[in-house]
Amino acid sequence: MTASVFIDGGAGTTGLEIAERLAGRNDLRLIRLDEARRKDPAARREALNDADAVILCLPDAAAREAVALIDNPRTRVIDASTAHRVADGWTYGFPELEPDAAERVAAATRVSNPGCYPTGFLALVRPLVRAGLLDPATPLTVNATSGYSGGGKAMIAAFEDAQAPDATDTAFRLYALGLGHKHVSEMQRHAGLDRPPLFAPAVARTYRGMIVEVPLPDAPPLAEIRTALANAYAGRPLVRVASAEEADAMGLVTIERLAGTDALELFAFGNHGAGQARLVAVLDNLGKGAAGAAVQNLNLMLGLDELSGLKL
Ligand SMILES: NC(=O)C1=CN([C@@H]2O[C@H](COP(=O)(O)OP(=O)(O)OC[C@H]3O[C@@H](n4cnc5c(N)ncnc54)[C@H](OP(=O)(O)O)[C@@H]3O)[C@@H](O)[C@H]2O)C=CC1
Ligand SMILES: CC(=O)N[C@@H](CCC(=O)OP(=O)(O)O)C(=O)O
Repeated sequence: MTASVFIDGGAGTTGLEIAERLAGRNDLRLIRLDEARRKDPAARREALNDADAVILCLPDAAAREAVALIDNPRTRVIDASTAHRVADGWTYGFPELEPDAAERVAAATRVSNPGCYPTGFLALVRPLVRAGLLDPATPLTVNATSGYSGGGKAMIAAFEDAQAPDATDTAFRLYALGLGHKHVSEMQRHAGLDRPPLFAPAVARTYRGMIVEVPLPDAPPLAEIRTALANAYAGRPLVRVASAEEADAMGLVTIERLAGTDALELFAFGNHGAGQARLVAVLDNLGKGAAGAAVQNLNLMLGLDELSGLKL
């Protein structure tokens, strides 16, 4: 039987990216609302309850409202917003993060898609905590840069439209200077850390792409970090861990490296013997950071090929 899927918020940045990945698939049928009805609660209620699976690509408050509109036990939900990432009763939708995570996603009815920055941070840090290489009490810093599509339609307009209310011509800017970014609790919880990491995000004048860096001034041996990461993601095609030879030979990492893909690349850089390391994750904020992850979770939940529609 062909499963029906409704994307609530389908006219937004993430929603359109998901629809693009689902286009042409004959194992799924998309339920669509026209422009006049896409924000109408009655029309949304009907679509949310008709669908076998819904993907919420909405601001947090609207995502909570959408969940409340579902009044049948059958519809399965993937929420791309921040609303449910540390909420009881929700499964964290990062199939590669723990050995049993893909099975848990496949069995869940409520799945919360990870944030784009947490995807990079957790992919680097969680295997090291699990392997005992990183003490959960270690104070960590996360330096990260996103393409401006990470801020959705409003930020895209700010960077592309000189007439937009908050138009900017900057090349690069820091934000979340009060250290209260909404992704911090998610990073701490799913990495298994005793204290919140210090998160220092930035936006660059490029549409899509992301670099997440965790510097370790007092690091375990580089070889042990690389082995722990390689072991954690063995057999997981969307997450690639650079070999020692590849990482040691690299002189630059660019934000565009994985733009337009749904993959995630992990590097441990450092100076052998210095006792320091730079852990680096590269992804597309709209790929493995949002739409790619949502489609991967959808595939798992519907028992379909996990990689269907995804761009490696
Ligand atoms: N952009 C990214 O890289 C990432 C985004 N996310 C998350 O995904 C979610 C969507 O983000 P993004 O696509 O960037 O945001 P956008 O602002 O681009 O899109 C949001 C869409 O939701 C629509 N919307 C708002 N309120 C309602 C409502 N009550 N009913 C129906 N539709 C509504 C908006 O309508 P209108 O078009 O009229 O404004 C818009 O089309 C957010 O929670 C975001 O945090 C997660 C990871 C990465
Ligand atoms: C560049 C930019 O502004 N990015 C957004 C995060 C985008 C994202 O990942 O949204 P979620 O919170 O749903 O994960 C921000 O920092 O708020």
